[in-house]
Amino acid sequence: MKLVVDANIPAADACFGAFGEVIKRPGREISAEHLRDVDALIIRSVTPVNASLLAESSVRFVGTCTIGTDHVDSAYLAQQGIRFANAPGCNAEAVVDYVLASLLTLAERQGWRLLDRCVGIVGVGNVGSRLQARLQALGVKVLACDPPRAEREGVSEGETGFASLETLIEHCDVLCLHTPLVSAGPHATRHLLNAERINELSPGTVVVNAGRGDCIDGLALRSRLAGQNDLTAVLDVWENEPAIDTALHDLATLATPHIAGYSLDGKLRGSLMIHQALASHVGEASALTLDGICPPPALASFTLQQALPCEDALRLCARAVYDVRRDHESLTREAHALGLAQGFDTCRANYPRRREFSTLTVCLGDEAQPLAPVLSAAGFNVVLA
Ligand SMILES: NC(=O)C1=CN([C@@H]2O[C@H](COP(=O)(O)OP(=O)(O)OC[C@H]3O[C@@H](n4cnc5c(N)ncnc54)[C@H](O)[C@@H]3O)[C@@H](O)[C@H]2O)C=CC1
Ligand SMILES: O=C(O)C(=O)[C@H](O)COP(=O)(O)O
Repeated sequence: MKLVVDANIPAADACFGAFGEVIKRPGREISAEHLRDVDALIIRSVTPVNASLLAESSVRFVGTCTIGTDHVDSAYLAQQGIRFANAPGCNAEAVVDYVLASLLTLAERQGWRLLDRCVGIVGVGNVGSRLQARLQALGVKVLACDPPRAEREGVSEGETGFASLETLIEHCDVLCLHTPLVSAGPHATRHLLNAERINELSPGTVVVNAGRGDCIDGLALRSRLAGQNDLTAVLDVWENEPAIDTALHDLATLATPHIAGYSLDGKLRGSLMIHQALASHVGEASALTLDGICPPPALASFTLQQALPCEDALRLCARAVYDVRRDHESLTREAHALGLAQGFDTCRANYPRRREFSTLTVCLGDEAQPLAPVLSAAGFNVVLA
């Protein structure tokens, strides 16, 4: 078997080498001519897969080591009998870490407490529901909006905690978007946050987008930020990546290059899930496990002796594992050096090894022991020293 694999996929040899010859190519450069005599295509989110890529190819399996599937014409694949797999939930914990790290950083800069905010979550699937669980465990008030889920589960607004987007806009201090990009249909998400809704946001609202860039009308957000300068934007995803809007980039308080899900754990889970799907496609058993491909974390544990205020302790532990300011600064730096589009992809290609909150064990000395519930709610392992 011959496989073309995105060069940005970690553990590609361990996960795909046993199936045959692995040819690595930058994801944005994979083209029809690379696929003529290829059996399997293993990608991430930057390779559009459609008839024009595959019509002349012999590809029978397409796997994307990502949650999102908007880059793949799955109807075309089904019609051609080409097996398709994605990796649901693989990096959901990493995205939640990103959101918590971002909110804790804003809280410190702007002088508020995360624990006092009301957070709206739009899209309560693998990412949104994990975010909801961690925030609620911390005692943060959460409003959740997911009309497709409400419909599937046969519930109406208010009945089980789902609310409308308008309700979230009216009541929330923070609005987090975790929707897939859906272009058509009753629950389309393209420009879900459109000019009208952006204008309805109360001054001071924090908008976080770690779903897909096109779920927000970037021009409308840019004009509210440039005109009134009364919102805070945390943007990980953008319209037209990597050639994103420079003005919007400059106006975002935290601007990162689509790396919310870029924990090593999340990426390796994605590779492993597609390895398993390919093994099942070719009828082979697989013995590969995450432990088999994932190294131990560089910082596995530390001891906290002091009875710090809750949010200071949360920030300290979060930054010991992942400091979102580093990603914001490296995009700014690379953009200066190389231009925004090239800087965007350079940051992604050279992304430093990042682990998830759950890989850190925090040992609490006597005085720090009251922090156990809050640290464990945020996703750290906690032991009493
Ligand atoms: N920035 C990043 O690095 C990452 C971004 N993502 C993006 O986040 C998206 C969500 O990921 P998951 O939660 O794992 O997907 P999921 O499929 O588990 O959940 C998506 C949820 O959004 C809901 N939804 C769909 N249309 C909606 C609408 N119009 N309004 C409100 N809710 C709506 C769905 O019903 C579903 O519950 C992915 O599709 C992907 O595009 C995912 C991982 C990493
Ligand atoms: O899983 C998803 O969906 C994502 O958005 C990925 O984290 C994106 O990863 P890349 O395709 O940008 O490497």
